[in-house]
Parts: sequence; C-alpha cells; structure tokens
Amino acid sequence: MLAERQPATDVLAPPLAVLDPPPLALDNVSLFFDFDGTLVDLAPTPDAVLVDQRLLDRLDTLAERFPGRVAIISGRSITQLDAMLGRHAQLFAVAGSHGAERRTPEDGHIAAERPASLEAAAAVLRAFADANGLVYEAKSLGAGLHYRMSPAFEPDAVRLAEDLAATHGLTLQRGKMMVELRTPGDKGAALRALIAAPTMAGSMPYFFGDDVTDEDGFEAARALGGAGILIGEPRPTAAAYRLNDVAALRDWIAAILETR
Ligand SMILES: O=P(O)(O)OC[C@H]1O[C@H](O[C@H]2O[C@H](CO)[C@@H](O)[C@H](O)[C@H]2O)[C@H](O)[C@@H](O)[C@@H]1O
Repeated sequence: MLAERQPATDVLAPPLAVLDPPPLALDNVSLFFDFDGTLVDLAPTPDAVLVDQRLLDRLDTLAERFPGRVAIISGRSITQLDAMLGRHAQLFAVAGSHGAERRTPEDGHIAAERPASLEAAAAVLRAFADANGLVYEAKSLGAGLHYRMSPAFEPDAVRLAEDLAATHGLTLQRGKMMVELRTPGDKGAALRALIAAPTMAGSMPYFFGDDVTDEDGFEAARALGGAGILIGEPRPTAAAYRLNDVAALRDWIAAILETR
C-alpha cells in the first residue's frame, strides 16, 4: 500500500490511514520523532548516518511552526543526538537512551544513573566486537553491539547479550541488526513525560517511528488520543498509520509545512 500525499489543507490528515479518521486541527497536535530509520536513513554503522542540511532546515521550520510541540525520542543517547544535530538539538524537547534520559527547557537534563555493572558487561561486548570485526557502540546509559556488517553473528551476539543481561541485571534491548545492554526506560514513558510540558499540555501526540522500541511510543500516543505512524514495511504494530520510508516522512513534513 502506498502512502498518499494529502492535499495542502489547514488540517493534519494522517498520511496512511488504516481507519479513516476525522481531520485533526494542526494547532492541537504535538509531533514526536524517533531518529534512526525515521528522520534519517539507516547506515552501515552508527557513525555513518547522514544528517543533511535539508533535514536540519525542516526541523528548524517545524520548531518555529509548532512552538514547544516537537520532540525527538531516540534510542541514541542525548550526547549522541547533540553530536549529530548540533545546535538544532536545542530546538526541541529530547528523550534519549530509549527514554532513560530527557531534556526539556523546563526541567533541563534528567537522566537515570549509569549502572555500575555496565562497565564489566560493556567490556565483554567490546572484546567480542573487536575479536569478530563487529561494531561496538559506547552509549551514556548502554552499550551496543552491531552486526549489520556481519549478520551471521546475530545468534552469537544475541546469546552473549542475553547472558550478560542476566548476569549483570541489565535490560536487554534488541534493535535493527544490533543488541544493546542498557538501563531501564521506554519511549512510552518518555512521551508521557515530555507531553506534560506546558507547551504540549492537552495536545494530541503523533509519534513517528520504525523500530520495535517505538511500539511503546505508539501505544502511549494512542492512549493519549493521538496515534503512532510506522515508518517502513507493514508489520504487527500499535501504530494506526504508516509511511513507506524516511523519504516519505520528509515529504509529509514538507507538505504540512506548506500549510502553515
Ligand atoms: O531509537 P532510534 O533513534 O531509532 O535509535 C535506535 C538505534 O539506532 C542506531 O542503530 C541503528 O542505526 C544505525 C545507523 O543507521 C545502524 O547501523 C544500526 O544497524 C541500527 O540498529 C544507534 O546506533 C543505536 O544506538 C540506537 O539505539
């Protein structure tokens, strides 16, 4: 099923409706975006992601047109998002590390503690990555092991991460061609915390995401009267709508900006 560009109107019409919803007033909507696979295309390694100027310009414009009602909720740490987005990351509320940390103008940076046991577990993941030509990713509140470049390592990587999670009392996070050991948190709780800001209070949340960790965000958005929008191929999901890919989301953003 192809996502259809909606005509420029003064309302927010979801791009792909499983059901046919009534039009939603733009003034009552808050927008929550996942990062990898949603705002930017996936790349072979975490550092190879391309953040282009056109995206940054569109994020700037979104922040102007939806003042205080745009947020990024990512599995990346806020430190990583800052490095990727530069000053533009300051324009939004941000939740990082799968919801274990957040930063808003009202509350500043609130983060869970880095678990002491993470160091030992991370050292094992790093050694495994080094020994097998995989990619180790250091994160503020987690440690990632990426096998996108060598998918045959998936079973071993998952088994190792499961063992380490059990041994060290860490949360195991599956991702796209990666496993991560991390501190607890979820994107649904992050959305609920961010939408409590005065600028978002009472708004209808739209959460855009592609990955399994985004499902918590989809559910929270739906429970609060909004909706999830899945980026990517159809799959069992709590999202109500879908866009084909990152390019389709960028087109959708451009289209709604034309209306405001
Ligand atoms: O919640 P997100 O913002 O989508 O972050 C999820 C994870 O994204 C990154 O990994 C993914 O993207 C990489 C770059 O495209 C890709 O190489 C990898 O295979 C994907 O899993 C990031 O590196 C992780 O830390 C995030 O948790």
